[in-house]
Amino acid sequence: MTLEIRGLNVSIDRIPILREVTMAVPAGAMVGLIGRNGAGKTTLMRSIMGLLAGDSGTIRIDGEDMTNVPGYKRAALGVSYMPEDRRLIPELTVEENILMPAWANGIRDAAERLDWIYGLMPEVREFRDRRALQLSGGQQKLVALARALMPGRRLLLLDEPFEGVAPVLSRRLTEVIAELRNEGMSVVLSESDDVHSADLVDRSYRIERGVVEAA
Ligand SMILES: Nc1ncnc2c1ncn2[C@@H]1O[C@H](COP(=O)(O)OP(=O)(O)OP(=O)(O)O)[C@@H](O)[C@H]1O
Repeated sequence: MTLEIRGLNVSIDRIPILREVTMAVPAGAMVGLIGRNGAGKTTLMRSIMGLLAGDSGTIRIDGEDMTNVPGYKRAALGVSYMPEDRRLIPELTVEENILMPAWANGIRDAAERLDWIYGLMPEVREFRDRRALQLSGGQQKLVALARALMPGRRLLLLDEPFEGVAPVLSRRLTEVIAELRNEGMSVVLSESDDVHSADLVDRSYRIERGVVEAA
């Protein structure tokens, strides 16, 4: 899946946050989005997901203009977002959390998809019956990634996946994300610096005060 953003301007409460953002994600590519806290990474990902409307500019997915297409329709196309805060439902089990987007989006082959996800992350299968609140922060990140992979078959937006993750688990997370490339998925991955993403990405962009430049 390709993603093409041109001249995107996004404001929140009339304050301009993203300015003339232009970037491209070729099919099957892994693209880094590097910027400090508050630079606009989350705002850009939410805009790509259709959770925030832009003032002007276009967002094309597979060449089709998605600028005014609502978020749930983008999700149905296989676009998915892993928020920085994990937002798991603490009382539900790991497996129930992963299946949430399948229920919400009426995904029919959820069982096969779940198997594929467990194949990618066998450790998640191991703790699938535990409640989310019983997991460590790093394990929760893995589950959040697993959940994003349920609807996200074609384009995956990972918002600071390594943030606050201990070294051992971040190495594991790196392996899993690298695996996604073999699956032909297009991925946008944000980080505050390029410590973890440097070895993963095909290209990267820097974002500073809402302005994006190719790095
Ligand atoms: N709901 C909101 N209301 C007002 N301002 C907001 C809102 N959301 C984001 N902003 C502002 O937009 C700018 C970009 O925020 P954003 O969360 O996109 O940055 P970020 O690069 O993802 O950083 P972080 O890693 O801290 O989340 C910041 O200046 C922030 O204060």
